[in-house]
Amino acid sequence: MTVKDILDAIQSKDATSADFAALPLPESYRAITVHKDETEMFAGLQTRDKDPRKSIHLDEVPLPELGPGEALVAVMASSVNYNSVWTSIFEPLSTFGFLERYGRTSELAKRHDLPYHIIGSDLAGVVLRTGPGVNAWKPGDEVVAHCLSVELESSDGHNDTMLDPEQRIWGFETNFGGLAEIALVKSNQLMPKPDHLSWEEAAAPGLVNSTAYRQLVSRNGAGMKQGDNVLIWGASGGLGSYATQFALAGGANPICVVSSPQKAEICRSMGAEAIIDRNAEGYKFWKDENTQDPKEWKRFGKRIRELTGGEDIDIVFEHPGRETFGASVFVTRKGGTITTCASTSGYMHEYDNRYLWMSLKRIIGSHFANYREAWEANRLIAKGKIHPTLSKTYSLEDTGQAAYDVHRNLHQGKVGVLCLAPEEGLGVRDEEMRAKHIDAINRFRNV
Ligand SMILES: C/C=C/C(=O)SCCNC(=O)CCNC(=O)[C@H](O)C(C)(C)COP(=O)(O)OP(=O)(O)OC[C@H]1O[C@@H](n2cnc3c(N)ncnc32)[C@H](O)[C@@H]1OP(=O)(O)O
Ligand SMILES: NC(=O)C1=CN([C@@H]2O[C@H](COP(=O)(O)OP(=O)(O)OC[C@H]3O[C@@H](n4cnc5c(N)ncnc54)[C@H](OP(=O)(O)O)[C@@H]3O)[C@@H](O)[C@H]2O)C=CC1
Repeated sequence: MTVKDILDAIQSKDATSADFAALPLPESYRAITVHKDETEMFAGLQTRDKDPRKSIHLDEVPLPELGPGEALVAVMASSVNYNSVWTSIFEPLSTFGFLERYGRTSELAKRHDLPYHIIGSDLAGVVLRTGPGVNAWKPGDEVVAHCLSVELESSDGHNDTMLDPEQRIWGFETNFGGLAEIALVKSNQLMPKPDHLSWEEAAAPGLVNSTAYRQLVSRNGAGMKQGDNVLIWGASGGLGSYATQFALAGGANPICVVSSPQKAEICRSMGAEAIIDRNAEGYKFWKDENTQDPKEWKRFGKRIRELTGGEDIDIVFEHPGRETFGASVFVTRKGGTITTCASTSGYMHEYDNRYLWMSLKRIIGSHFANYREAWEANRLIAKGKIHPTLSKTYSLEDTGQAAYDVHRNLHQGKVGVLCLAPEEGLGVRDEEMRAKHIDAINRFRNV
């Protein structure tokens, strides 16, 4: 039995759930990995010079054992997220530490602590097998997976699955991720695949769409409302391309920051009007490595006021971190919110706290999304209210190049990876709905 037989079953229109359940599973499959014995390979290099093409491998790996509450999924397509870039450059720390720590928690979790890490936190595919106790999904179901892995065993409880003490990001803090021909997930990560999208389009939004939804829309994040001025850094990037859509769809006013005329054009094509090209306008928030320049914060704020008719920012959608955080705090209006989920340019932030406390601003930390938020974000995709921002698709063999492009900021929106899918465009079930949204679905492809 090989993965080719699985693909034949997926592509056969007549295959039933019973047919999928009867398919013998292969003993091994191809997966994108990083290797534990290479974690020092970039020692001494600057972050920018660490090249994911050197650390990312395509290996034949054994099929993991299927445990209670879990599912094995044939992955048709996945996507590259920035967390896979972090894993591949072993920053801010090696993810093998996460696997080792997880492995200590239970007999079942020990499987994850291996000398290789199968990465990837998105997938669209077909359920192959479910473990004991799984009733909601069956072999043959077409699914996407969100990347929240929780144990829900903590007796003191919580009302937000992101607060679980054993909360992990699948494919980053656990093994057997989505950049592979087969993935192992907890079955409660699964959600229905949107019918009007191809495999690679369906796989692309997952992680970033859910994260942007919590960070910007959910009451656990900024709780955006109609009319809010929302400053969106990297507005055509992975997170930003969804934040921009949420702002527009929710009646807010996105102020999109980008770094090229091409990216500005993408934001315009999504419907944004207020756009700042940070390169063209030459903002330099740091005079040197240790000194910020408040004059530059003011110049940036003045430009925002020009674009908003004199108003300041209600919500900053932050993720670049050290380089921009001082400016983000400054330009926020009295009582406004800075919501942050990352620190791409450095995690030791510096800002002038007088502008925070005197103007009663709030900083909110946000991370991925709870089950409900991930579901709501996927539902908006399925209803055609929010669209994938896929710009380019790579083969599994070229995942290293895809991660390199994301690391070097050479990409737009999201980049996809074909895993089992032999070509792009497959898996669409609702052509009529697709036709209605085709321009929006293709928006990022045409740049
Ligand atoms: C969905 C996609 C998401 C993304 O893309 S996010 C971007 C990528 N992700 C990242 O960059 C984050 C990667 N993760 C990390 O960098 C680390 O993961 C953290 C910094 C978040 C945590 O660090 P750690 O070393 O894992 O654990 P500690 O919590 O710092 O624990 C160290 C020791 O400190 C103790 N400690 C923790 N809190 C307290 C406290 N409040 N008072 C006293 N001690 C504390 C602990 O117990 C422990 O101790 P003991 O070393 O002895 O075991
Ligand atoms: N906590 C969580 O749950 C999540 C965290 N993340 C993290 O968020 C970060 C961004 O992820 P994602 O959006 O997918 O990545 P992308 O690279 O797709 O997009 C980020 C965009 O941010 C802009 N940017 C990058 N560096 C800077 C800088 N120094 N100053 C200003 N703008 C900058 C760039 O846009 P431009 O050049 O046009 O300005 C870039 O395209 C990563 O660190 C990632 O790990 C991502 C998802 C979930």
